[in-house]
Amino acid sequence: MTEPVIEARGLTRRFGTLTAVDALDLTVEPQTIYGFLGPNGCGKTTTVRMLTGLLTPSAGTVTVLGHQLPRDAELLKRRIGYMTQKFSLYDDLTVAENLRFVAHIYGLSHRIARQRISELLSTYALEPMHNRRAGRMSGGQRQRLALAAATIHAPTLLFLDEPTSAVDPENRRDFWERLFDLIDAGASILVSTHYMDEAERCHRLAIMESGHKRADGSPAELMAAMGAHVVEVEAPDLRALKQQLAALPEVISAAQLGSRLRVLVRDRIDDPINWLKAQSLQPAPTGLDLARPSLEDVFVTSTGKSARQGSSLERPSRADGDARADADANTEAAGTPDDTAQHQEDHRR
Ligand SMILES: Nc1ncnc2c1ncn2[C@@H]1O[C@H](COP(=O)(O)OP(=O)(O)OP(=O)(O)O)[C@@H](O)[C@H]1O
Repeated sequence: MTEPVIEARGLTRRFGTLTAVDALDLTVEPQTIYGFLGPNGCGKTTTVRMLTGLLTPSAGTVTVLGHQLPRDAELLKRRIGYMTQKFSLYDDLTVAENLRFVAHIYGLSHRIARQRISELLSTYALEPMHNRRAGRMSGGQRQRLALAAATIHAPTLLFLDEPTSAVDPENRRDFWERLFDLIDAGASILVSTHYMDEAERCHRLAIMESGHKRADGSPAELMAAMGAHVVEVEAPDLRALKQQLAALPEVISAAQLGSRLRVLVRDRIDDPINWLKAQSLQPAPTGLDLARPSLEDVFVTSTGKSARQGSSLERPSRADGDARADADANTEAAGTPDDTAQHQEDHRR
């Protein structure tokens, strides 16, 4: 069996009294994209910095590409690529100059550097602008240049920290196509994000909250093991209905989506439609339909109050619900953590 490219056990980082990452277990298999999903401050960057050897853990063990960290951090550096949250190239240098500079840092010979730069300019559609200063490029172009730079030394493992926070959905989609090209070519990728649509594209993902891993699995597994039914409710006065629903202990969240409420009902209720009908809601719903879970629903059920009441999502999940989740491959309408924060806020009200 092939060894995991990343294996972390009990990975912990404290900053004074704050535990930014708490006893994290993580396994990333080769040629997969592993997502790290969570809101600002949940510990994504701290984890990535420990996994790249840039930050020493307070506790725990980490092996990356067979190198034990932090001991072998220097050896690891040339085998990984790291694209940080901020655009880390030089605005005053041209596209080609930036790539030459990075090639030099990685110690590539002139011949290899020339060859790689020419390949990367073509792969990332940067040829027509190779003489343009990076500071004058669009968000999507800069992102492509940053990816080209992070892969100039053909790393086996790539770390991407919120790589598309500054690009529009079309460029984000294009960027992800390129990530799958890298996977096809043999690379493995760990990507941190707070976008649900990005997380849904990952082979496997962890949902993080306040330094803790709340869930781990493929998007389909997580959706199948969610522990809640999703019911879409139509009614004349959704705001009034929402408050009544949120007060029921069996309701995890009720969030308005246009002219419907998306209601998460704990799966200890066998028949959520009839159960909702029996709640004497005012006004009475005019429509009640079961819906497929989305990753955002998983996020809501595995974080916040719901998680503290016990989530099953950290355990390997059943395969029997895969069909239910697999059928929902459309990620374009997925929300952001701002939306999920709204979900949770909705629930508290
Ligand atoms: N060097 C540091 N010194 C003190 N506290 C830190 C340091 N680095 C991170 N933290 C704290 O650790 C917590 C986790 O931060 P981290 O940057 O890992 O989160 P994140 O999930 O990457 O957030 P974001 O999406 O905003 O980048 C935060 O509370 C942050 O303030």
